[in-house]
Amino acid sequence: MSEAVTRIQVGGTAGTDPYEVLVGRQLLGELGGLIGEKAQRVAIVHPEALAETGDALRADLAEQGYEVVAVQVPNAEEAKTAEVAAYCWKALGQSGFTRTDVIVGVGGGATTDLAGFVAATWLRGVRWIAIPTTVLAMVDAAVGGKTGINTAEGKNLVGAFHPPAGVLCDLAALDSLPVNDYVSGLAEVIKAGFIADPVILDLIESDAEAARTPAGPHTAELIERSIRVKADVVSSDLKESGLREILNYGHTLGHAIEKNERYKWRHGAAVSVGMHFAAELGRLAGRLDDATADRHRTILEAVGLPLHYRHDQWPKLLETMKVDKKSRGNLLRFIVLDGLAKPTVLEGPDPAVLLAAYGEVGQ
Ligand SMILES: NC(=O)c1ccc[n+]([C@@H]2O[C@H](COP(=O)([O-])OP(=O)(O)OC[C@H]3O[C@@H](n4cnc5c(N)ncnc54)[C@H](O)[C@@H]3O)[C@@H](O)[C@H]2O)c1
Ligand SMILES: O=C(O)C(=O)C[C@@H](O)[C@H](O)[C@H](O)COP(=O)(O)O
Ligand SMILES: [Zn+2]
Repeated sequence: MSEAVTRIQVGGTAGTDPYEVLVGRQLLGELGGLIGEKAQRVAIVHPEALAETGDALRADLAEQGYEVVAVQVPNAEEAKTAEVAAYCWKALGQSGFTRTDVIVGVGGGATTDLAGFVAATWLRGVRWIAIPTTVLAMVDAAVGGKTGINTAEGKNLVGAFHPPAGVLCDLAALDSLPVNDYVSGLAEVIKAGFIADPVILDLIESDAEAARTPAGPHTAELIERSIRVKADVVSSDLKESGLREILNYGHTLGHAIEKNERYKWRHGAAVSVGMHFAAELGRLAGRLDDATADRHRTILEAVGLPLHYRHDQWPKLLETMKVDKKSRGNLLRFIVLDGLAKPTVLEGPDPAVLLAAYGEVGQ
């Protein structure tokens, strides 16, 4: 695929407003149009790591005549807390932020989740725009309108569905991303490959080492394909009444690991272990063929993602998984594969099968 700007539409069905995800370079010229003429104030929410980007955006928007409120938040998961959300609300309140004003979230998935949540809750919902700067945020977090924060009890337990007005994925942002964060984002790319678009897996396997950097030959195509998978799903099921659950592949155990690590692990790394677990669960439940299950190990390992977690933590992880958002009452529910690109729900698996699947993951 070329480096020209690609536009992917999301929503516009079932009463939802459509918006576009743009993928390319030098996209900031698009921001003014997305903010619109009604806004007087723009709040830029960005992490510490992107202080310079925040400053540059502030100067640019101020030059365009907006009153700019810059809200710097902590890096990574430390931003997804009630305290940081309250700090953002205070900044908005002190600036006189009204319903016609606009929030811009610039950063990784943690920042866009927080910025979207602040937008969903301020005055019961204001317009927001996402400028994702990690692979993970481009292909997943910034698209689809799931916004939220963590609590000590679990991942993303507080949140709202509040889609952005637009998403600008400037591939140049990826050049400054540490390799571990780049690779962590590949977990969601690989997820999209297993649940819906196996070409993604072929492209990564063709040169897994190159896939670990933005200079790889397939970067733009991998990102665009993954966005299309997400866009297709959320366009038909914004509020997760059914189909959208497939995007949770690998997340039931992944989120439990994140909580167990007090949110110090990167989301993508935890989801990688979670997908390994889901593959073994699918295999042991008699759903998934050996070749596809084994492919999880080889591809995740080839890009440098983890497959294993502490074996002695199973009882705690199981307790946490019981309050996963997909659970219904006491019924544990997992996304597994019936085959490549055939995601399905496995309800109430036999505890012995669960334990055996974890036996492949625990170390
Ligand atoms: N809402 C959703 O649908 C959805 C989907 C997937 C993941 N998520 C959430 O996304 C979060 C993970 O996002 P992530 O993997 O992007 O991690 P992240 O947001 O924690 O970012 C990782 C680190 O990279 C820094 N950073 C961001 N962009 C940078 C850049 N261009 N150059 C240098 N440093 C940069 C960040 O400040 C942070 O320190 C999790 O909280 C996860 O729950 C949400
Ligand atoms: O968009 C979705 O739906 C997803 O499940 C995508 C996941 O990658 C993402 O991590 C999401 O935030 C998880 O949602 P949650 O509802 O399980 O918290
Ligand atoms: Zn995820």
